[in-house]
Amino acid sequence: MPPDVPLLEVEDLAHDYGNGKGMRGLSFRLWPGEVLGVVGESGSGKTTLLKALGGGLRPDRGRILYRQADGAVVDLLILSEARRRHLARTELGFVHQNPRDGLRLAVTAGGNVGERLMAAGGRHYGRIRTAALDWLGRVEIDASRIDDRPDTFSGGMQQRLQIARNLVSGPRLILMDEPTGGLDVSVQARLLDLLRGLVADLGLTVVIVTHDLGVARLLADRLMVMQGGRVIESGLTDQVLDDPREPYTQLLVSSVLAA
Ligand SMILES: Nc1ncnc2c1ncn2[C@@H]1O[C@H](COP(=O)(O)OP(=O)(O)OP(=O)(O)O)[C@@H](O)[C@H]1O
Repeated sequence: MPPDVPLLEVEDLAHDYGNGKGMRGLSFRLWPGEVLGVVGESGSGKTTLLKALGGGLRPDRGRILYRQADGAVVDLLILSEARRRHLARTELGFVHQNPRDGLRLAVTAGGNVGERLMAAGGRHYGRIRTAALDWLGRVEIDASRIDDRPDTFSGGMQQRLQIARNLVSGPRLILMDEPTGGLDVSVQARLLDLLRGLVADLGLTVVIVTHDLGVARLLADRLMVMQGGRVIESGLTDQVLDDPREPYTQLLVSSVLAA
């Protein structure tokens, strides 16, 4: 049974880039421990939604109600910039498709992970390094690489490091933008396996944008299907993928099956 209060409640979110494109009428709830997949073809508005949730875009209208760790519910869209940044540091995670957008390439792997803990208030060097080592292990990066810079890592390793950097501080909400995109198929499979384990072990609450229905099937409890900036279908993942109601979703599913 889900807890009675959602972690996130999005109401009638809309944004127009000035060319009639963007997103509109988006409303949904996200419960603690739930993974929500957002799927749809390129240009359907997935990234626009994720940017609005992550603070990278201020939408024209709507509300994003977020229940903070202290229980208070705040509208992220009217929060002061300072409070929003504090929340982003302490409670939110954002995994970018390109790990280079989420890592500091001039800082060591251990530094990338430790920095996030310091930003969340950690001060004890020994404990921070121990936590960084622990997290490198969890994302299958050898401890001997702790003092190496991520630009010496493969794409898959960089992505695993970005995940460690995000999860080390125990964020309450994690936003992921095509986390397995841009990687070789075998590397994708390993990363997906790792993500699935972390989601299950830690009970993470995630909004994941992907155009890969295989990723959605494996990770998401619920799916929202977007087309032309709107949600056209939503429901439990198996329900949506095995018995799609909308012709567009049927096409999306059958094009994957045919591929
Ligand atoms: N900065 C912008 N200025 C103008 N139009 C934009 C801008 N960013 C996105 N759009 C348009 O808004 C619509 C939604 O884009 P969005 O990037 O959210 O889609 P998406 O589903 O994430 O696509 P993709 O899978 O390719 O990332 C698209 O038609 C896109 O061309």
